[in-house]
Amino acid sequence: MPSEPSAAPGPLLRLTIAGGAAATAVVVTSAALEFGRGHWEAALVALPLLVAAAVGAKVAYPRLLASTSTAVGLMLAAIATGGIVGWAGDARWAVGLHVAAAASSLAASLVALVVSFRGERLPVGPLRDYLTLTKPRIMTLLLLTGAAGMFVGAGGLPDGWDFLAMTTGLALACGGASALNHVMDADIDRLMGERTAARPVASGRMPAPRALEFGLTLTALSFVLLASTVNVLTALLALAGGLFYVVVYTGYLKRSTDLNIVIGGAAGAVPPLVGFAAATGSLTLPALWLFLIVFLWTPPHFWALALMIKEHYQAAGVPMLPGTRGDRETTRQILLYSVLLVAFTVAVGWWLGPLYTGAAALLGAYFLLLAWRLRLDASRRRAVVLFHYSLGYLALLFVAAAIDPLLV
Ligand code: HEM
Ligand SMILES: CC(C)=CCC/C(C)=C/CC/C(C)=C/COP(=O)(O)OP(=O)(O)O
Repeated sequence: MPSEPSAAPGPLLRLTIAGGAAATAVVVTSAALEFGRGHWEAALVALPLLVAAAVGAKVAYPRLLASTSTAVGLMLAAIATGGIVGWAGDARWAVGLHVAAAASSLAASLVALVVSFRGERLPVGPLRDYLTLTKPRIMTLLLLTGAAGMFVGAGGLPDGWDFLAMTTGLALACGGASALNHVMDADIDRLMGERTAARPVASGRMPAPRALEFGLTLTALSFVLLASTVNVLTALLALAGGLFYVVVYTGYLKRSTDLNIVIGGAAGAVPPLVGFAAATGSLTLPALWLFLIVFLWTPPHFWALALMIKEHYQAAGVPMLPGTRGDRETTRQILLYSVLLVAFTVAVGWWLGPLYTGAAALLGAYFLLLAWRLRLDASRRRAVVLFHYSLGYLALLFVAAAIDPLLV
């Protein structure tokens, strides 16, 4: 992370620390009054904000590391001793430890807030670049699959407020993860041609710490919003999807194996689980089917594109199938995954309904035709057609799954 040791955190990280300190103050004052529901909810708000600040400090602002990590450690201690309070039947010693931990966490977070105002200010960067960091076009399809997951979970129209909260929380999680991906991939994005070299961090327009703070803040806000207004399972799933994309796919798989997108594709398949859990508070078979549909769809979706920009990945030393195994093998694998995808989507029609099954068969037949044509002739034109069709295919298939319970 190219950060000057003397640089000050940006306004977003400062706000995150201030939010964490404010929520910790609520934890402490509500403890002084009574141990009610608001007390635990405030802790659920404080913890993700403090963790985001500590991660930001670890990566970019060493000066903030001691205070933020102390605040996190003490908040965890307060949560653990809170459990002991319940177990020990409100014994005075346990209550004392619990309150002391929460109050010390508040003190540490206030110290962090003061320290966050010290140092040289880096530029903030244009607003449009922040939007670019969230990969908005990809996010649209991720949100659509999440929304469909919620309709399937609800067996029809979900509650309007829950739907709004779920889509906002999921958008924050996807946008935050994508921003962190921009930070971690800046070195290779610079080498991969126009599509990626002009990105805010890769091009040098935006200082990496600004994008890091943005990604961490969105991720923490997503957890806070989903946990406090939807349910904790939904918040954990969105967090897990984002972490998998950032830590496992971006941080490790992408640069180390040509199975990167097969395994990493699991991250992009999490949104339907988020939507389903938001509607039901649990995960059952239909949620797993939706997850697996996106999982099987990802390889043909991405490899069709990778065939067109193979040289870009090779220039950056990123092992993608067309570069490591050649175009012939890639088209073979695309066809193989397409057959699996279409067979699977039709097979799960038993759970997802007749309208959905009809759509899966019709849309799938054309998917297979395009994959077969690409197999016969691995031309750029045929790869472009399959790539674009893959986007419309997934969108329509998930719309069909969402409206099936409404119409049939
Ligand atoms: C590991 C999994 C995936 C990889 C490696 C991947 C890769 C890519 C790449 C490199 C692009 C071109 C983006 C650009 O123009 O800059 C793209 C486009 C796109 N992807 Fe994926 N993708 C994956 C999974 C997904 C998932 C799960 C979704 C949504 C459900 C998705 C939705 C889209 C959309 C909507 C576009 C078109 C964006 C545009 O028009 O610019 N992708 N994908
Ligand atoms: C629930 C939740 C938050 C899940 C995370 C979902 C998520 C952000 C998936 C992203 C999939 C994607 C854009 C891959 C692009 O790969 P790449 O980054 O290699 O593409 P690039 O070459 O364009 O950088």
